[in-house]
Amino acid sequence: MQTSLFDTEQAGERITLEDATLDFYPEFYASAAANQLSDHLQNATPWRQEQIRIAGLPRLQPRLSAWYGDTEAEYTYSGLHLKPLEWSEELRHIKQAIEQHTGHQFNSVLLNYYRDQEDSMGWHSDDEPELGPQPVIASLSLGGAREFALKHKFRKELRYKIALCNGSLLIMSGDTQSHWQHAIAKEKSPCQARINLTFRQIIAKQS
Ligand SMILES: O=C(O)CCC(=O)C(=O)O
Ligand SMILES: [Fe+2]
Repeated sequence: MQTSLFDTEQAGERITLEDATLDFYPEFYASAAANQLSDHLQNATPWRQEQIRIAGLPRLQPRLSAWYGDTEAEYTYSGLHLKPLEWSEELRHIKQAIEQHTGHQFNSVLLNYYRDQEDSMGWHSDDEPELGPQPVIASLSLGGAREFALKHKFRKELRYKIALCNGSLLIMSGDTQSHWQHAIAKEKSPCQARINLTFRQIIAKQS
């Protein structure tokens, strides 16, 4: 079989947490491929710093983002209504590789660009109604590693942290979104820029 820079590595581990299903593939893309994808996405993406509302007040998100997907994959969160950009060839390739690997289909992806240690994402669950009751979310990380923190919504003692390194893939499924929240905190010391891609399946609204 022909091997290429973008061949994916299937070795991974199931992370056992109560009320969550997490599968982690630390080297889904080898570092050379991950670096290439990261450079490409950093330059080719029409990054935006979105304004959202928190407790009714307007705030700029502490990171840049972009939303891609099939035309029907519209997404609403934190008062933002996102219409998808058209898939680029590279994003389509990544999507296909993840679909083949997981056996799940995705019709959209949220890209987040953490420029430095000051960029972050607050506690949340990806539990919007358009994702359905037990969404499968595939999270690919490129560039500098950042810590991904999880906390149980109802049992304060249950917490978990995992470093999402360059080229790694984390699949969240089952009850993860209904029972846990996750976040990327600011870091105290400088860290490399990071791009995260969360592939999702939006269920189109019935009209
Ligand atoms: O950057 C990450 O690893 C987390 C992204 C995330 O939680 C999201 O896009 O909903
Ligand atoms: Fe999330």
